[in-house]
Amino acid sequence: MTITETPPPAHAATVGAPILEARGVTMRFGGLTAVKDVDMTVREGEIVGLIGPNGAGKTTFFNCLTGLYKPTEGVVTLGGEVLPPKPRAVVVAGMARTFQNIRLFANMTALENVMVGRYCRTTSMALTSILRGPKFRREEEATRARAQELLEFVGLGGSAEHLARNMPYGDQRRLEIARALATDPKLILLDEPTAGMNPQETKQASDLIFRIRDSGLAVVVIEHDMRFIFGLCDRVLCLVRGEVLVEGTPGEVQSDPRVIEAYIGGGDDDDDDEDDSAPAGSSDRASHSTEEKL
Ligand SMILES: Nc1ncnc2c1ncn2[C@@H]1O[C@H](COP(=O)(O)OP(=O)(O)OP(=O)(O)O)[C@@H](O)[C@H]1O
Repeated sequence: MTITETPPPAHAATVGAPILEARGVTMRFGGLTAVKDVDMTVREGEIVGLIGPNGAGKTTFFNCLTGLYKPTEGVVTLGGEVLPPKPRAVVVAGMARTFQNIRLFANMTALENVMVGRYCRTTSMALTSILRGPKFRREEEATRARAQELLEFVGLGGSAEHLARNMPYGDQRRLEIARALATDPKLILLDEPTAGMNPQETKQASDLIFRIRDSGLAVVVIEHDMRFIFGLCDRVLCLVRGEVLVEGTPGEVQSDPRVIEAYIGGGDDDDDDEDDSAPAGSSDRASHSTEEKL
């Protein structure tokens, strides 16, 4: 285990008011309680980590926050407003996310993928778009320019015309982040942003997340790579069997014997069949089991 050897994180200069508040979030699937009474507050300018063994409920919790699931119980607010459990409404309210298994439009270019993210902020109506009138053309031009700017921000400025499906795996992950940023979020949720990445790509991902935070966004990150998470986050929550086991600074969490025990004991899912031989560009590299990184 390397979790005691992480460098101190570059903390936010200022952590502001609460932006996201989840209270008593519970998600049951039949007899299984995947998330149980979870509270989480994320403040402006903060990077918060969500860790926990396989099957702990991290992605289910993200799905509850982003409207993919309607929580069985609990409430989620963004900027003080209660979020309806509808993904589009959540994006419009200012929360964007990426997925554990990359979900790009494979046959579209990188630029087009980012432009799609931007459309939730454009106002051209269907008829204007069909007629391609001046308002549509102006908006389309602005959307294209913003998309290019975001590609440059994530380090993909030279890949605008590349088809998403032909891009290297690490670039696809960065492209997903650019598409999420195109929605102009106040908060971004990243589900295993370094899964399947090599150490150099992981370092680049960490630098990118700091730059996202420095641009004024709050960030919540799910990760299995402890070195990455403890070097990145201001605060970390450890979920085990759907419940918050420990919450604290990286120093507090990484030295808590309950966290170490939770990982050594394993989660609900003993699936440790990570396939290191998975080809570059395969979403299968976003494997669940990354215990060797602990
Ligand atoms: N749609 C669903 N229907 C039924 N059970 C589900 C569903 N989604 C998740 N689960 C179960 O809920 C539990 C939590 O799963 P979840 O994927 O949220 O865990 P996780 O912490 O994200 O795991 P990992 O780190 O492996 O991605 C697991 O037991 C899982 O099998």
